[in-house]
Amino acid sequence: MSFLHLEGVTKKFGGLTAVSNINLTVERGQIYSLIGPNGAGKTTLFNLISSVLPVSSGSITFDGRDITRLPTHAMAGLGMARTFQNLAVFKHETVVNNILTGLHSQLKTDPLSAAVFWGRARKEELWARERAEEIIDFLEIEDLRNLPVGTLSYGQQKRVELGRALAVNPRLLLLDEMVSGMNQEEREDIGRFVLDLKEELGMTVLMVEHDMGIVMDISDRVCVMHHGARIAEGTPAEVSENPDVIEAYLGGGSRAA
Ligand SMILES: Nc1ncnc2c1ncn2[C@@H]1O[C@H](COP(=O)(O)OP(=O)(O)OP(=O)(O)O)[C@@H](O)[C@H]1O
Repeated sequence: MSFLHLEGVTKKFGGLTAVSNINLTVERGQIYSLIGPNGAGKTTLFNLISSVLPVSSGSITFDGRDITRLPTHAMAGLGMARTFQNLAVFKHETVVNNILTGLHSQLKTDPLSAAVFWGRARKEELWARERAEEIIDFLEIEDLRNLPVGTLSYGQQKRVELGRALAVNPRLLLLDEMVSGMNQEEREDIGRFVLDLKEELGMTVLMVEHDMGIVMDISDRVCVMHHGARIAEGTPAEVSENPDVIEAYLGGGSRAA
């Protein structure tokens, strides 16, 4: 059974079809990239998968469950987390507090019962702090843990955002243009972390990415979109040699190299 499967997924905004009849299958443990020129429909497709937007038609299944019409807040409970094109961090809070906030959605004890069953609340808090430290170690941001996120470089802030997404211990991680705005070293670091997520933690990663170096280096499979439609799918080597893909990029004036 496929881990994530999209069947005929379509999204219309009035007269514009932003995503047109997309079929896509991501297997467990894969790094899967969605690429395509600007305006191809990649972010819209991401928003459909994570229920930020409702589909116009088609279906989405995740780990055997139909998630087509589930509300956004149900996604973390199912084991899905995502990052956004714009930074989703609390700039005045420290690194550790940002990651702890991501973790609190997983805790069972609400503030009222925490007052009554303080033993359980305390155990949960200790667990959350331990988990936050594991994530901080994994992302190699130990030195930054007590700094307000707003004082960090853009690349470091993106790493914290990734930490917040990892806090819910996702089985499927959606990364939306993680490396845009980063320098080469920061890009390579993120590429390495994503590969480690797959290889060390067995996580499945679906990413929208314009950086072809990263896409080609770490993806197991790539889906290419153009004008809302899927024009190619395959290994990085297969899609990069596909004449329709070459034409879409050369004719489309994309950001991709
Ligand atoms: N909320 C919306 N209302 C109307 N049109 C929208 C909306 N969101 C996206 N679109 C349109 O849908 C099309 C696909 O946009 P989308 O942002 O999904 O493309 P993309 O491939 O992610 O582009 P980019 O690489 O530039 O981020 C575009 O023509 C865009 O203008």
